[in-house]
Amino acid sequence: MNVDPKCGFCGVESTLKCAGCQLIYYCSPEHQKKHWRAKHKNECAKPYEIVYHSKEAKLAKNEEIGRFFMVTKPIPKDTVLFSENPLVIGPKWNLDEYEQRSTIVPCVGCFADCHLGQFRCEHCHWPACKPDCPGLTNANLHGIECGILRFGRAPKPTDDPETFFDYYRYDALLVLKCLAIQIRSPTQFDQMMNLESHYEERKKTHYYRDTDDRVVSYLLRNFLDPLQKLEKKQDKQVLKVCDRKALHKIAGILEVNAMVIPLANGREICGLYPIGCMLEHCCVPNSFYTFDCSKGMKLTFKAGRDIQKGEHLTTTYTHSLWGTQLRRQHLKANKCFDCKCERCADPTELGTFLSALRCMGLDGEPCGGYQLPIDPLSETSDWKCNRCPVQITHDQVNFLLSKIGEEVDELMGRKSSVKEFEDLIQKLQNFLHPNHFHLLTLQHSLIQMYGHFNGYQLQVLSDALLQRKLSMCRDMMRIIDVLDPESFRLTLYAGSILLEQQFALIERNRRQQASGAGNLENMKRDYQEAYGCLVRARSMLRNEMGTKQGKKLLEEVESALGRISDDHLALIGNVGTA
Ligand SMILES: C[S@@+](CC[C@H](N)C(=O)[O-])C[C@H]1O[C@@H](n2cnc3c(N)ncnc32)[C@H](O)[C@@H]1O
Repeated sequence: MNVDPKCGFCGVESTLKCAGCQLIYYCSPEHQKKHWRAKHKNECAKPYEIVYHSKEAKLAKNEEIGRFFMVTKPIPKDTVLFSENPLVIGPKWNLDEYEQRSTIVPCVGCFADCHLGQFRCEHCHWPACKPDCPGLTNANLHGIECGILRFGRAPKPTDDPETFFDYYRYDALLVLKCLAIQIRSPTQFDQMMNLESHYEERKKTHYYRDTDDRVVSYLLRNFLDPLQKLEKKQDKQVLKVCDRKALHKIAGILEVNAMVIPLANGREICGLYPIGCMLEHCCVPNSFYTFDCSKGMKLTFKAGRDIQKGEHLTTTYTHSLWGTQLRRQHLKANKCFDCKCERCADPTELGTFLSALRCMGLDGEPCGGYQLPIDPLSETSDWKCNRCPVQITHDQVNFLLSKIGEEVDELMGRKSSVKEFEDLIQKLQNFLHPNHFHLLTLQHSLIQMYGHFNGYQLQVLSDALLQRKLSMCRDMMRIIDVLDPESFRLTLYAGSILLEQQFALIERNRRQQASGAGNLENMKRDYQEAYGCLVRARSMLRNEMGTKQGKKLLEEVESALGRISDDHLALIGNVGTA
């Protein structure tokens, strides 16, 4: 895109940009102010607009998409699209069974870890990190729901811990907070209730039945029925909307729209962002977001690449490194739509072969080709080889993948040895394309074991294993470069690969130097590559959301950069300084 880097007011070369449209440059804040008053306030418009497909249009055209953002003028990469504060934040609402029975829970005031049965809010008796946590009295945090939670009969600290798990259902808290928004602001409540819930579709699923028991009935029985009884007695109404259907609708709204916010303490919470949730899903999105935990969980969306007029703004609702079948199933089950994006529609997933299976050939003699879905947009498509005439059924593919998935999960779910990882990778390579996502999962663990595990420390790793570590890192980065080129979805994943790639390169060079057999050109190339890995990892991690793992990884990357000594920098010559 051609943007003139000259001050919009006086015409001199400038570097400051208008934060709104990111299109006009300024030499100084004074000239920006003057230009704003004289001209720019009328032309500085958002480079996108919301488009709404009405319910009727949706039905007529069988369109699932609803509202979305259409780009109205070219947007350069890294442009801030918008920032917004959450309508509501709270503990993750879709907890698994293990999380439902954890004795370490988030403080209702500030989400810090606390122990069930230790400190409590003095009014509602829900767990807190300390009795005077400031969040307990903050109207935007615990203040929202505390008045309603007081209607419950909390267990005593000395009661059987089992009663704690049943009473303190953290997965119901966010639904209650959403319901309570109507007390603070009926307008915001209407805005929230206007978000997509897929209520009718959800009603037919087990999610609805599970929510009915675990969240809706629980909230009514413990807090809302007693509140309504009192309301009747006193002829007052605090909650105008408080029925079973509204609670289910809110649960649907959270499932479809809530965003997961990673906190610096390692915990994840959820938030509802009315503008942010309007972005459409795509498996190779053009935008990315970060949260600022120091500023009330403010969300900022940025353009991940140059975006052209006519494109939709997109983000990803699912996992970038899952295969198409898995991503589409996840989106269908949780967000009630069939993704038909460019990646989903391509059997090779943009040439990565992330879901491809090895073809076993005609008489059990592998032909060297790969099995790919005939129609990746059909849930029941059969698969065919890209080299020979062999086809396999959808059921056969599912059977194989579920068995492999179980084996991978079992290995990943316990403390497994390097040998066990190596063996499973070797076994699965007989069935899967080398880039298959199940193999990537195992290899991502293995590259972190080679060089760090007992008996496999970098200095004692055989040359062959060192080379294997390096090859796996490079192969994985090649896939990430296609599926998430700026690594804004896979930041930690890619950051850790780049760090390991650099370890392998530096160690290889150390060995070559020590043996005196190294070729200077090759060594120079290795250092350049290692240095490039670290610089890239540092820049992506600086954009990360400040999570515990992100911070730790960034520290490791910075210290590795520090270790690339002056000698090394001299060797790599023209790369420049950090
Ligand atoms: C977070 S909301 C996005 C806002 C929504 N379009 C609306 O009008 O409220 C997610 C929902 O939007 C629709 N959606 C988003 N991306 C889509 C896509 N790529 N294809 C079809 N529907 C999509 C689905 O109904 C999905 O459940």
